[in-house]
Amino acid sequence: MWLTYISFAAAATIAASIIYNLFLHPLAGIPGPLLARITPLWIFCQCKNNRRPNLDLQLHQQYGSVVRISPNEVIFSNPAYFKTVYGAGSSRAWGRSPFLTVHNQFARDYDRLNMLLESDMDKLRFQRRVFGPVYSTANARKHEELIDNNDRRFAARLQSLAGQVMDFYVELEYLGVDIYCEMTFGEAFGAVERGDDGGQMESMAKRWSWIGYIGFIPWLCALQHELMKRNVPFSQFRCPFPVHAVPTIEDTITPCILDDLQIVSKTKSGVGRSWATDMAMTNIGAGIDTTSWTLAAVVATVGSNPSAYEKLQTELEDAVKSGLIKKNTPVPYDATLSLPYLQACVNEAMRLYPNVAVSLARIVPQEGIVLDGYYIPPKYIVGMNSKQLGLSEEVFGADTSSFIPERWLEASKEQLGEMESRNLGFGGPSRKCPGKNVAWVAMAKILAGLYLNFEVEVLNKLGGEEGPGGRRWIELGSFPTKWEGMEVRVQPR
Ligand code: HEM
Repeated sequence: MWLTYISFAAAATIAASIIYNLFLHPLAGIPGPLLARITPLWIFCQCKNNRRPNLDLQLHQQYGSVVRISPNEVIFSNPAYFKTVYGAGSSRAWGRSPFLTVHNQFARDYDRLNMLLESDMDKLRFQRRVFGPVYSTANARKHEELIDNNDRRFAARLQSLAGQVMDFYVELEYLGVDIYCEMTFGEAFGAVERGDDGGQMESMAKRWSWIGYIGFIPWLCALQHELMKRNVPFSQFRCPFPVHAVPTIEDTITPCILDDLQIVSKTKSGVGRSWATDMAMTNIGAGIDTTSWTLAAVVATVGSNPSAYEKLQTELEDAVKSGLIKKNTPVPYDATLSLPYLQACVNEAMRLYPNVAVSLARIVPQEGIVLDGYYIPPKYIVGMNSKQLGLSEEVFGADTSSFIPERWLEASKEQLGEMESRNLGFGGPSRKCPGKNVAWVAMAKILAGLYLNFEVEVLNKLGGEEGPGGRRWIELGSFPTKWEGMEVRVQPR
């Protein structure tokens, strides 16, 4: 009998929630897939099945510029609202959605730091201010030698694999692991030399994938965190470089970013006890995937555009002739600043293939917002997908679905300013990625060395047939995007 009452009550609650979400909810008038308007389980399942990378683009094509992807969340595609939601100074009003902040297990512990997930804006601003200089271009250049070591190891590995078909994304992940490990802790992990990262990237991918869907149901995530505290193994994530192995300033042999972070900790008042090591772990968690992917995006786009490939090589050959750079020698970062076509290729690849190709979701502040005629009240979630923004002709000019590095070189000063400021590749101005400079220094050096010393041939097409190595190149992901099966062959030049 009780079971019947309970079943009836449950059915009535579900029916009432469906009716409310479809007809009475403040976002009821916004188009979107039927199930998405009823329950967050729809977007949860899309992401759980790794379908996020192109989902938002398809939804905008089908439903228009404002789409309801979950009962309380919409995505928008009109860049006119970019400055309001992401502009400099908007971070205090437009908080990050619980999709990310719910993962912050350190939220109530001042001594711990997780900048990516932080929702306390005063703490975030202080963290960013004190550690900002460590992540400046000048400081990254101070550690250039650590990138050079990896450039040499990578070149040696490519020499040894010359003529063979490689899953190049995997090779770039090994490289990412070593670069960030050496820059952060002063010692490479050894993934490039071994051709094996001991499953670290796979485990990190699982963790990111989990974050990318569980965050849509924050209470479920909070419950998981509670249970994980009691050692219930809900995710298979293993910290790639266990914190107990993090060296202290006294025992690091090579000066590295951890030393810089420790110096800040010891010299600035107000810095939490574990901030330096927590920030060092952020280099690993937030830097490897994103940088490896962006390197792969450049190789993919340049490799499928013969004219861009030729121009890039001509630029590098001219730089050799003028004495700016030397073959088989790591390219100094300063020299990459005189390689405008290379820099344009990175910008253009990031426009078409940003790694974080999801809506960067924000909570609507007190005043609400009107998006293309739809009023979104306070506390609901809105966001824009950087891949969608990259297609905006208003911001990036004509033919945005094609890879045209020249758009970054031929734009007027004013247009270039717009392209750089209305851009989500490294996040919006209000919460810009602090690792951008470090990542850029590493990427520019690695790419210059790669195209200077090797012919790089991309052998299959994303979403197309199997390559000669028998792999299909597919794209998947729920938060950072991943590629599998990108086949490349290199030959020394
Ligand atoms: C090519 C490499 C990278 C890409 C494409 C990238 C991309 C991004 C993006 C899109 C965001 C904005 C997320 C949002 O607003 O919701 C972001 C934020 C962030 N990134 Fe990166 N990132 C890269 C490298 C790094 C590195 C090396 C670090 C190491 C410190 C890092 C740490 C962070 C942190 C802590 C945030 C949060 C900042 C805040 O909320 O104030 N990233 N990144």
